[in-house]
Amino acid sequence: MTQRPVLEARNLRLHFGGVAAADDASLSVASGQRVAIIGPNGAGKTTFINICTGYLKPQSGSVLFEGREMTGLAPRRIVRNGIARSFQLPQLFLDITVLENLLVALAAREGIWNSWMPLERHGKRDEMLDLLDVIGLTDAAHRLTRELPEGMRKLVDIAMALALKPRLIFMDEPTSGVSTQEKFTIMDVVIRALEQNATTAVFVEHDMDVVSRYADSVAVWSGGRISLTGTPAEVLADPDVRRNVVGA
Ligand SMILES: Nc1ncnc2c1ncn2[C@@H]1O[C@H](COP(=O)(O)OP(=O)(O)OP(=O)(O)O)[C@@H](O)[C@H]1O
Repeated sequence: MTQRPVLEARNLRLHFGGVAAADDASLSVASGQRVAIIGPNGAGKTTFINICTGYLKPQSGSVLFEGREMTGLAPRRIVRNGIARSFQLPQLFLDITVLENLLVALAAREGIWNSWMPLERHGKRDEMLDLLDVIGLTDAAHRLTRELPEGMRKLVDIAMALALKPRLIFMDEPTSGVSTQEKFTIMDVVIRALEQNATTAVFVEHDMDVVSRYADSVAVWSGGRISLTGTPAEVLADPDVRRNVVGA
């Protein structure tokens, strides 16, 4: 029996004036897969994530998660359904600690909007400290987020998404803005966390070494839609991809 995909994005369309940010974009993702989205600047990669996570509404098309319709739902409702995301530019509260950022994320998951303090008192703190341990940020737990270097902020942003216990996570350029060595460090701990919870992942990535090392499959974006899919080896051997994406 064929397993139903976790994510089915079908024929998504979103034009901004004459710009086709999504133009009949479709993608299916199987459970447990790690799918990399690659493509030149402006191809529509972030738009795709924004549509799937409720930050943008498509003009047509649909997003199904585990067979349920997500199209047009508000971001917080999509989170409650089991989809989380991280951002190209980390969306963190800089003047509180790393642990407190995670508690804020958790407050969102639990629907406690007025304060994260009750979570401190209800054992959630230990849950978040465990998560920080998995992603190697134990020593940073009580540091002010503002003081952290960019690579660690990226990890905190991803940890905030993981705190929501998603079954599917979208990560928009999880390794941008950091050194090559740091990229591997970030991805090693992220993949470990994903594997612990059997979380399916879709991530936008510009570094082809990261794609080759961590993706099960690759979707190439071009002009608001997918132009090619395959394994990293297949896709990165394609002459168009070598010319327009790798060499761009
Ligand atoms: N809210 C918006 N209003 C107008 N145009 C937009 C909006 N969001 C995206 N676009 C345009 O849609 C196109 C796709 O943008 P998008 O950010 O999805 O591309 P991308 O592949 O993620 O690019 P990059 O790799 O540079 O992040 C671009 O031409 C962009 O300028």
